[in-house]
Amino acid sequence: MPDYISEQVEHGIQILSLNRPEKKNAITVDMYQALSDALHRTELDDTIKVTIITGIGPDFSAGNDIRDFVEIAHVPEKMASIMSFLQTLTSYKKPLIGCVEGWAVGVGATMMLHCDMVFAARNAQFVFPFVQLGLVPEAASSFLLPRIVGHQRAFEMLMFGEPINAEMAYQLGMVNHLCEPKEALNLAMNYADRLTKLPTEAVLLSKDLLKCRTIDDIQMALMREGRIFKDRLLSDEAQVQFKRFLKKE
Ligand SMILES: CC(C)(COP(=O)(O)OP(=O)(O)OC[C@H]1O[C@@H](n2cnc3c(N)ncnc32)[C@H](O)[C@@H]1OP(=O)(O)O)[C@@H](O)C(=O)NCCC(=O)NCCSC(=O)/C=C1/CC=CC=CO1
Repeated sequence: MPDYISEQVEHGIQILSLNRPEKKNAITVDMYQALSDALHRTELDDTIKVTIITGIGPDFSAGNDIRDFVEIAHVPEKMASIMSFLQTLTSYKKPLIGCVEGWAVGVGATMMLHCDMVFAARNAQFVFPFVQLGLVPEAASSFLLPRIVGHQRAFEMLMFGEPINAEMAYQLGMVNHLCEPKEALNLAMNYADRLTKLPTEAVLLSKDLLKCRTIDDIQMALMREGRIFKDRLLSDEAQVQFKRFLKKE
């Protein structure tokens, strides 16, 4: 596993950590691949009951690596790796817990919409900056976000890309519980531990029952967004924004 993703397993709990704090845990294609591989292995490992996704350092993730975006636009296989990770996330059978401190931007925020429980520190900020970047929503967020927060709130979040603070995210139902900074992983571990002590098959069947009515819609949204997103990466609107970020204008 590349250094930028670290994996620990403790008492039936897998902790997958984005580990690139010097770049705010921005996610590269290799990191998506490592996450996919880890989740696939866990699906086959009966000793692991719950997965936590978190970030090392003060932030969860600044989303997709913007330098990578410039390259992905010209290399279709790279986009395929991202899509493959998102498919894996969508169809993951075991309980998945998201744990957010600081920034959760782009896919760092939309990944949370796939989690079964989300814990956030009071300093967490969720941002969906797709339109501002000349892009469109991804990770089935065009379907999941309005289901969680309602169409009007989702529209505002997706159009303006303004940070949603932890308290607001909690009130809107995007987060289960809030905690003090640096405490999110402890809180997530506490709930993960409680999940490992529940009857395993009942947990898995219950998650499946909760998800089975929407899985087709989620997959369809993912594919539809993916097709448009790929074209948007090459658009002048997006290229200008990527260059602006990379030049720190
Ligand atoms: C608001 C920020 C998250 C944090 O701001 P700040 O605290 O001032 O920190 P910075 O100085 O900006 O960042 C520190 C270093 O990290 C580098 N960095 C930050 N974000 C990224 C990134 N996304 N890609 C690459 N590098 C990044 C930054 O350049 C600094 O490096 P140096 O110290 O070497 O200069 C702020 O950082 C910010 O706004 N970041 C960009 C957020 C963003 O727009 N992300 C993309 C979201 S879109 C997305 O995720 C979409 C998809 C699409 C489809 C499918 C799946 C995936 O994702």
